[in-house]
Amino acid sequence: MSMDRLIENIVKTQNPSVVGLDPKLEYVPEFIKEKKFKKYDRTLKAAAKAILEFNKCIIDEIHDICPAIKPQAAYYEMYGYEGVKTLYKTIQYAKEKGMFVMTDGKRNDIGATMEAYAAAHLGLTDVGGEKIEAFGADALTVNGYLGSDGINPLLEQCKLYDKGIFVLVKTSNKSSGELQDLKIGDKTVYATMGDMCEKWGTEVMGKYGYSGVGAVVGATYPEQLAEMRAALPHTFFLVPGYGAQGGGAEGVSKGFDKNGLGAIVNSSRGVMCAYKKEECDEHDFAKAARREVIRMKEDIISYLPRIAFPE
Ligand SMILES: O=C(O)c1cc(=O)[nH]c(=O)n1[C@@H]1O[C@H](COP(=O)(O)O)[C@@H](O)[C@H]1O
Repeated sequence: MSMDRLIENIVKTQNPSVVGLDPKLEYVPEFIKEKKFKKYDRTLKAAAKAILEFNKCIIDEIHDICPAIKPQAAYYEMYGYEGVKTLYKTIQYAKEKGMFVMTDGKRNDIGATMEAYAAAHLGLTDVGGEKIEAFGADALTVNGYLGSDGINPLLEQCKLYDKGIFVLVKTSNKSSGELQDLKIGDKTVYATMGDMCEKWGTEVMGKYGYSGVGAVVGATYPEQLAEMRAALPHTFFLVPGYGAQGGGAEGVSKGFDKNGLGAIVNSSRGVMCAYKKEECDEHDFAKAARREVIRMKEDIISYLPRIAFPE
């Protein structure tokens, strides 16, 4: 089960965090951009090639200390088909290095269309009987607000190809409460969505007590993290919002279980732009990313009892 592979990577690296690769061109050091502009002019191709080099350098520096990456599709789509090619190559490169890859697509649609998303990102695409991997991530972020018929096609691919999904439950943004905190009877919308994740997850249980259906719960809402951890014992959390959005280590610790498992904390800008914050030589950007990954890991695990497989 895919969440088992993620947990094994977390225990191996003793690091419950994921690096978000959301690479706007402005985050890429000038020396890389200049090189690509010289070769390809100021084109989408140059941007996509610069981003690929940036990503690969970061992956080279962090793959031994970080269990996973989370490329957000929007930052690749922004550079057109060349950008989408870079997304594919980034996923493949990280997987070759043993990292778990969660594509952040926040996909959602009716069942028939979700079948297409599921084939694209998690399963295989049928080309005249030939089954081909299109993107090949280990997991995908999705929006469950269309209900079960939007999620079932993903579960099918999860079962067939050992993949996972992370469903939006309580998002990290400021206005998330406008809808998600409303009550249906005596239960909030986000808690109701959390219950649905537990239910969907029963079809894809893993060996460490967590299912292939995870939930996104923002680092900016520690109380809700604690509430959801208690309510959803089999649901693994993706926790974005640490660092750049103001979430801190003590707050995110509420999303973990007694073994220091059950959650993985994302930081994107914090790691990608660490060299800017440090004001170090831009040639040192990947080493600065590594330093930030180590700092973030130490920060988070200082609030956890341990990180170990359940006894
Ligand atoms: O699904 C997500 O990853 C996500 C959900 C959420 O509630 N909040 C959130 O920030 N994210 C994503 O997590 C990343 C956060 O980036 P930084 O704020 O730069 O660390 C971005 O890729 C967001 O799209």
